[in-house]
Amino acid sequence: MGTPTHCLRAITLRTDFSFCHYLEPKFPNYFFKLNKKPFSLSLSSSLSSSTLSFSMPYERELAAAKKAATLASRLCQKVQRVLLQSDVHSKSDKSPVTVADYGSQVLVSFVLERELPSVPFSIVAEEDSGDLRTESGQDTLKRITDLVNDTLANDGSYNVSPLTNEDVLRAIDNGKSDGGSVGRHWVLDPIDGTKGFVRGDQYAIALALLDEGKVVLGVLACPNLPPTSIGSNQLQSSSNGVGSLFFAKVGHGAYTQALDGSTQTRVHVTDIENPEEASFFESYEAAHSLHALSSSIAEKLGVKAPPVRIDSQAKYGALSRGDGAIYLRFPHRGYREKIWDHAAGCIVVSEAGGIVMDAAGNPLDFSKGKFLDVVAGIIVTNQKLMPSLLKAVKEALNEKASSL
Ligand SMILES: Nc1ncnc2c1ncn2[C@@H]1O[C@H](COP(=O)(O)O)[C@@H](O)[C@H]1OP(=O)(O)O
Ligand SMILES: [Mg+2]
Ligand SMILES: [Mg+2]
Ligand SMILES: [Mg+2]
Repeated sequence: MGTPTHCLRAITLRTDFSFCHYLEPKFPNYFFKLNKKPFSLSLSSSLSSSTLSFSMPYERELAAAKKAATLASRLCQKVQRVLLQSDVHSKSDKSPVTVADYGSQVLVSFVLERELPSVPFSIVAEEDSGDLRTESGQDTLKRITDLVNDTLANDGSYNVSPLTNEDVLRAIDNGKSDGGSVGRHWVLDPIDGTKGFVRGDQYAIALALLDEGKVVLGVLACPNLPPTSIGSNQLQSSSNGVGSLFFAKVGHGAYTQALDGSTQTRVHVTDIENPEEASFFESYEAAHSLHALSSSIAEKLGVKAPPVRIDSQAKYGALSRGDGAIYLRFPHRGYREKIWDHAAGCIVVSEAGGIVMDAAGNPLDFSKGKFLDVVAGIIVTNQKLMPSLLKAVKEALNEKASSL
């Protein structure tokens, strides 16, 4: 509920109340600016009660997203524990995708729909149900359905009858939205870093919300990232299996807590100014990012420490709490970045005081559909290091171009 200032403002707003009532079925939430911070005004569904209630924007959405990502990580942790080579299922693009990818997408879609029933629902997600609708996909589909039902039963928060195969296919296909600059769209990578997942290393469940093309909240569940700093060069999977959850809401900072639900703490990117003291993250997979280009940039900057190679958006999470200072990602020619690979990580790092840009210094634009068109690559660091990082990137790219 609101503070006295909120209440005063509420009285002022009552003059417009009949107008709001008129609009209510179409627009259940209204957004205003109070002391320069946006807040939402929710109207009760009963027109006769004339009740106004206040909530900080995106609070319910953030709670739902945390719940969804946490439940999905339980499913992924279970699969990773018993992962056999036979769980890897070949998609037409030949990238490995597991029962856990689909299961995670189903759970996130299920939880968001249940937790936020009254709002229009749109998700831009990585997986689709095509392969699972074929004859040869039926075994996999049954395993996904069983896995999702097991996870829901163990959690016990939802008193629903077990999902059918059809429910599962429908939940996966909720993710078919195109996103864009109008309205709200969830953005989901059900397992980011599939290769790390299959190897038993780092991966993330990455969920963000776009509102009018801007990322307004993000949650990164990193089941194998220890809740304490990994420091440079000492990356190990979480030994106790707890993992880390990172989350951020626009204008409200970034936070972390252990995936088992311990107290949350605010995170900040490192305040290192001297590049010699900086360490940098990059993809574990050389096929995902040009390691030689990153090395050349690091050398120009004077970075002394060798790169810390981690799969997935766990890199954004680790950077947001100061485990490293720079993240460099330069995909091979022809690869187009997708919004689900960066939306959650981008808001977590930005709210922790960092900056995420493309190699030309442009902010990332998530409003153009599922693709993220960037110049050359993505660079992430703190405010102080960004100017020298951009300069080093520019020089390294010029050298690379002239050597071709
Ligand atoms: N050829 C590729 N180049 C760059 N990134 C890729 C490529 N293929 C898949 N990816 C995606 O890039 C991310 C991997 O980043 P990282 O190297 O940092 O782990 C993942 O989201 C992965 O998708 P997926 O979500 O299917 O794992
Ligand atoms: Mg991904
Ligand atoms: Mg993925
Ligand atoms: Mg994939």
